[in-house]
Amino acid sequence: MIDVGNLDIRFGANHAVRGVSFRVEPGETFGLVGESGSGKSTVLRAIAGLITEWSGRIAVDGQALGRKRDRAFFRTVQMVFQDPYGSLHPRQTVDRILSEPLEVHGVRDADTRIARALEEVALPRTARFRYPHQLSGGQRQRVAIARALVADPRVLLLDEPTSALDVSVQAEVLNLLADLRAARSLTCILVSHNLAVVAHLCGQIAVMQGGQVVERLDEAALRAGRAVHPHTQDLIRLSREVEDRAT
Ligand SMILES: Nc1ncnc2c1ncn2[C@@H]1O[C@H](COP(=O)(O)OP(=O)(O)OP(=O)(O)O)[C@@H](O)[C@H]1O
Repeated sequence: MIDVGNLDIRFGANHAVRGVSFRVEPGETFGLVGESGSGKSTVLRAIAGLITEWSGRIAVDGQALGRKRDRAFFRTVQMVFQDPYGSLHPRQTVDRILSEPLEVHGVRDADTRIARALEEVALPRTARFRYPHQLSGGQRQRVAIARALVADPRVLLLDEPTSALDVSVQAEVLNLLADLRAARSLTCILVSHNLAVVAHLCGQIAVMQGGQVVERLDEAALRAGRAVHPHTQDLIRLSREVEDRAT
């Protein structure tokens, strides 16, 4: 469903992504992990069409993509960002926020679709006429997820979707994403520095460092700590320390 080949991205002298390649099969969730600055978000943003200066291959559903994306692309591929507060318009009600993608893509039955999307992300009906600041952080991220899903995409790109949330609601939102992905047969890429989050959602994982993929492993290997590369071992040790501190 997603095919990235030899992706290369530079920001001036900063060679942020160096020859990254991976494939994601339909219905799978692929994880990109790595330390801060390793290039994971940049890969995701290039796939989403938010970065236009890149070289290599990006194909979705067998179609090679250019630098500019057309409207049909955004019907197929949607993104959820880390900070729901920053990604939702503060002066728009949830109803307006969810109406917009439907208008852009000329989708009918907006009323029914918005009600269904809110139900899918388990928001109360009353949330529809609220503004983002009237909702909790977890509820705002549910609105961002509903907005991404309202026009029925097939691919969901998730950039640290739970990192900005209170620890107490992170698991809820992760479980919601796991349920939605199964119910809608979505193909996903998840970027996170949190290995526990990645192991929870992803079958295949690529570990990035310095703009390159340094190791690939599956979820079972990650859980068992069967990593070869020192950077992956560091990430595993760090995430265990964080977990130990939390318990
Ligand atoms: N728009 C941009 N302009 C210039 N440099 C950028 C831009 N976006 C990212 N970079 C640089 O590219 C490199 C990779 O950044 P990126 O955000 O992809 O890393 P990351 O692994 O996602 O880290 P984090 O988890 O902190 O977001 C960094 O050196 C960063 O400073």
